[in-house]
Amino acid sequence: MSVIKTEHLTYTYNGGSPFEKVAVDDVNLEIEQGELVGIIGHTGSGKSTLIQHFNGLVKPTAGKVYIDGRDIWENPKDIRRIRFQVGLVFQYPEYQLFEETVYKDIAYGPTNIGLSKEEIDERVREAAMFVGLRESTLEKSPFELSGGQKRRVAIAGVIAMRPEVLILDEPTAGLDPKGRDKILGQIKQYHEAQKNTVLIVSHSMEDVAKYCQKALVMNQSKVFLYDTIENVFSHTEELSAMGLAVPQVTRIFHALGARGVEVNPDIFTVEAGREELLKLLAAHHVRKGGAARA
Ligand SMILES: Nc1ncnc2c1ncn2[C@@H]1O[C@H](COP(=O)(O)OP(=O)(O)OP(=O)(O)O)[C@@H](O)[C@H]1O
Repeated sequence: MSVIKTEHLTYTYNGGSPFEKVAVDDVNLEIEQGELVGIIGHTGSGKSTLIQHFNGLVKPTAGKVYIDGRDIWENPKDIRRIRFQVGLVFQYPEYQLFEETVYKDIAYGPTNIGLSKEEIDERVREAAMFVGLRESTLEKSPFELSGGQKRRVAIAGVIAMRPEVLILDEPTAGLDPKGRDKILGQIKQYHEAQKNTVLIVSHSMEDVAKYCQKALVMNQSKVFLYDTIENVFSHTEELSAMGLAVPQVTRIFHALGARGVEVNPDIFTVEAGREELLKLLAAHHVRKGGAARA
């Protein structure tokens, strides 16, 4: 059974006014439990509005959202439960840190739902571990930390609620490449350890290719594609037309294929590209060696 399902999901901002804007338009989607999905699309394509429906933060103008098969708006009293089940990390979540210590910030949610001290402690340490924060960081003030560390504290605060689905809205925005890789690497490890569903909104096709199993492409408020990375990136031209360039390495391998070089054109990461080139060189070497012996 799919963990997230939508039927004709539609959301309109400022309906009935001159500023009316359909931000999510008739979206029908099924996301299976345990997937790691990258959500991509140019600015204003509806990514943030879409994901805010998955934990009931936004109520559809029309259509349905199901979590674990249940229509989340059937009984509005259930919405509180849905917010725990589906954890949402906003853009720049570090602006919401406010406690004196990192420990207290991560403990904020678990404390609010009335868990025991021991349970809170276990969750704080587990969440800190998932985002790669050292024990010694827990007693620091969040304001002493680097931008990347602060962001990881904020993400840990959501992980500490042990959500069944974790959704992150551009978790790497504004970070340098090192900070970006660290965060995405930790999220991937968390996903592998917990085997739960993780959705990451991203502007980077490279990052989605490197870290995710599937990609959901939004275009003009609609889902253009939801498929494996391989299948999504095979639509190179359509993606380029909507301003979404497939990773450079993929373009190089497609161009090599088009020039008759026998390579796998479905290469999405630099690491896979390196492997493929080494294979090509080895094959070339064997052919040359064979020819010399003959
Ligand atoms: N509060 C709002 N009031 C009116 N229109 C809004 C509001 N929030 C978003 N929109 C509009 O809805 C559309 C979708 O916005 P949304 O933020 O969901 O897109 P996005 O793909 O997440 O964009 P970005 O990549 O810039 O975060 C855009 O045209 C946006 O201008």
